[in-house]
Amino acid sequence: MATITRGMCVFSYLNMLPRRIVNYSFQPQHAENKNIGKIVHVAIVGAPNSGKSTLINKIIDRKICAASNKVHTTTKLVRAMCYCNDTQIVFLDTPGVVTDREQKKYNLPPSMLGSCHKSLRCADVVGVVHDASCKYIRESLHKDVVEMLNSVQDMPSFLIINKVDKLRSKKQLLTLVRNLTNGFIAGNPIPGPTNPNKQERGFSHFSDVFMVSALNGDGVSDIREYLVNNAKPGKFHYSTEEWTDQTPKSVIEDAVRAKFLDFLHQEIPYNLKVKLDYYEEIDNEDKIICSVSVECPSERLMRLISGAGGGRLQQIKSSVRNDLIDVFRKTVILDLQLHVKNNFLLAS
Ligand SMILES: Nc1nc2c(ncn2[C@@H]2O[C@H](COP(=O)(O)OP(=O)(O)OP(=O)(O)O)[C@@H](O)[C@H]2O)c(=O)[nH]1
Repeated sequence: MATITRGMCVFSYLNMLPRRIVNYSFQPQHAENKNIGKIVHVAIVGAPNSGKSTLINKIIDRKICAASNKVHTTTKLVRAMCYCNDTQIVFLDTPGVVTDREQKKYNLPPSMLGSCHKSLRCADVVGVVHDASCKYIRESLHKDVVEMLNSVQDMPSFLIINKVDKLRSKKQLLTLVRNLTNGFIAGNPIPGPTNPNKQERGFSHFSDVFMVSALNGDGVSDIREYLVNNAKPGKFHYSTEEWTDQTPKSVIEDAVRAKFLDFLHQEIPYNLKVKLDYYEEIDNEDKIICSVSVECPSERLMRLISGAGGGRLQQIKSSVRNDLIDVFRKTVILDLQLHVKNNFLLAS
């Protein structure tokens, strides 16, 4: 196995190393290793950018689910697990609800459309994340989310009002809760004045409501506790060493894609193709070496993305590396290259 030294040219070490992916650290263990305790599967659904992935990452204390400041960072169903004493919580992170028009506009995979419904079929309970920070959308639940909840009315559901750190006045939260629950929680009317003429804007069958900031962690432990209390006795579906059902390839590619979404404007990052070219775990050194290439639609865009003197690409690379260290809890050596299809190469 070739090692990489700091000054080594990126092209030479890529040529030296075998182009394959080895030693998946997240692969399922044998069934006999699985513990018996309590287990709960939780589908996390909501509008795009409401903070679903950020919330899951905060609860499990690992950046397994890719998150960014742009909509549609999550493009497929991803499982992320955590363990609280004898309980395994399996989160199903879903893409934000997406219309046919958005799918075309952002060049999104068609599989996204069915992911939320698929997650509901695998879940014991559903958590709806709602963004309280945007005044244009905060007063009602997304209509597709309500439709989805109505299709699984027998499944316990809870509401998570997120981004409360962005609210100037917390007084509006009670009105918000009333609107989003149609004035009912766990079958009980919320005390206080009601407006009988008010149009229904939410879902009447939530069993609980949480007000949180997924970003800074406020209120997040209450959700974890609620889920532990709702878990049922059963065999763990994953071993306690597993944090996700994704392969390292998928985790790394999604982390890179999310970072390009964070750093680049408008629709530019949605048109990039991210590919893991090389991955290797060196167990005795607790180290991961990986190389990722990003295909740009044109040379002009490639230079724009790279930034003056490659500065932006360096920033992206360093930020991805920090996220991957958080995911794998190992030293990460990352190479990140931009290229135009069958053409030019820019290395960070
Ligand atoms: N201020 C604040 N920002 C938050 C909070 N939670 C999430 N965010 C930010 O909201 C943005 C979207 O977060 P994501 O976790 O990617 O949202 P998502 O719902 O998974 O997004 P999609 O992939 O589009 O479905 C990111 O920039 C987060 O940092 C919060 O509690 N407070």
